[in-house]
Amino acid sequence: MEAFGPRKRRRLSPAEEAGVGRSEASSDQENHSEESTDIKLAILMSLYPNIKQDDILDVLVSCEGSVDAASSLLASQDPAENAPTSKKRAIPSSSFGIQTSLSSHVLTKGKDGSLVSINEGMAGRKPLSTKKGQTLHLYAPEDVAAYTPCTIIHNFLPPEEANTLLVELLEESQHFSRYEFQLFNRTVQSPHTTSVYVSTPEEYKQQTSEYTYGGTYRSNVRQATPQLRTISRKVQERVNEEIQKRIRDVYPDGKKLKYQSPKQWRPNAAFVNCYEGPSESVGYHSDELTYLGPHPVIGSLSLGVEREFRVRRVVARDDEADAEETAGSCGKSSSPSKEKDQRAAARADAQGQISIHLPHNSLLVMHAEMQEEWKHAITPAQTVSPHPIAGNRRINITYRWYRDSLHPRYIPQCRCGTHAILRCAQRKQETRGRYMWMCYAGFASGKQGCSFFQWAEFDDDGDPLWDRQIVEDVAPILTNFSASQ
Ligand SMILES: O=C(O)CCC(=O)C(=O)O
Ligand SMILES: [Fe+2]
Repeated sequence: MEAFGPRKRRRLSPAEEAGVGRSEASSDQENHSEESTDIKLAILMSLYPNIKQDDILDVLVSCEGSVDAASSLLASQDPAENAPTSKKRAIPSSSFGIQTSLSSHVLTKGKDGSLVSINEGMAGRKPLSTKKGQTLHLYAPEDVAAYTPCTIIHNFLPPEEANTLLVELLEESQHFSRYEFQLFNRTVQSPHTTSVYVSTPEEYKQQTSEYTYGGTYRSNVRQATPQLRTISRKVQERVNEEIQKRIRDVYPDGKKLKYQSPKQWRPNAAFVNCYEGPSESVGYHSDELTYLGPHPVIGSLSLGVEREFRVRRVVARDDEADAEETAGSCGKSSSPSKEKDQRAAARADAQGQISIHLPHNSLLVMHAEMQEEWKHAITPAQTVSPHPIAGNRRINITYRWYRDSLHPRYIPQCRCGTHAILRCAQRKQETRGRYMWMCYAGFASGKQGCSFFQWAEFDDDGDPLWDRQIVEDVAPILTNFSASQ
């Protein structure tokens, strides 16, 4: 595999002119640079065949996904690069340690009233001590709830029901495909297979011609199977219970978050993913908000082989205090770009990452604070323990609630012919937490972007405040899975 060269300088986009910055806008969503962790990993593995995959991944994460920075660090570790004069230099264990589960504490309020790091502690609780470059492995549901924006329910379905669903979806997975996305001017394929499920044939049509994913229309859409729908009722009930628990026990003043919907969560679309073998994965990303709206909740059911779900907080770019403190964890040169890389590495590294183990028949609820403030990934594993039904495959279903008010026909059109997509600014202090509509076509395979940009406005319940009047009854809406049974 070829190595990638440095990216070319390009003209400022309207987003950058608005003070958001393209890297902010583009690095935080699925299908683009974050989801290319696997590609980057593959590149680095081809460059450093003597270094273990896990170690390369850790370096890449500690370098915040920068192939250049990771490569310079790895070069200094590679026995081949240093031979014959130097001995193999192992990657320092202090940088890539493993921590085990700790006792709990919960989310708290920041100075401005917003949610801040759940690991900044509540009275009487110990702060979470994930360290730079380290992975904290969590197994116990109370630890997952305390340290991450998720809750996990083990043995969610009666065993027979979970197995029936697994068998049905393994059969379905023959029809799954890899989606394509654009990375550094080349088209790459997702490192796992997938399909979208909706309730009715009409919705199938809409999904392939109106809804987009990663800036392009989905070709792989299927109608929900009977078992997928039956189970969605249980997922719906449990997710709604967990949302209420989270609001009551964790959120400031026991109130829902600003922009979170106060309505019942009613899933009407599901993404089903299949990961075959240990190396299939999905890179660090936040889920696209376009149809889910701000602060969405996602119910994620895992079946078959157990895999690790990793999460890490998005650290503001201008959190320089943190960065300065920990700079030097990656790269050595003092050239301006290396310094930038060092700071980026320090930021990504500042709090380490958390690994949640997802066994067969576990339901993970990604709560409302997840997509805007955290990123998640299924990282490649060295080995998997075979599952009696699934062999080396893992099936994952993410149940999603596409909001009626965010039907494609309402969404601002960009000049490329499709509609814009919704993103949340994550990194710059001045714009952090603001939503924006922007063109995604530039990141979709074979398309050039038009650089459309517009700030997105929502009411406190996360319904969009459109400039123009919406005629409610002309838009067909997706049917809730339970309602369609
Ligand atoms: O497989 C998983 O558990 C996560 C999948 C995911 O993040 C996604 O489909 O967006
Ligand atoms: Fe995701």
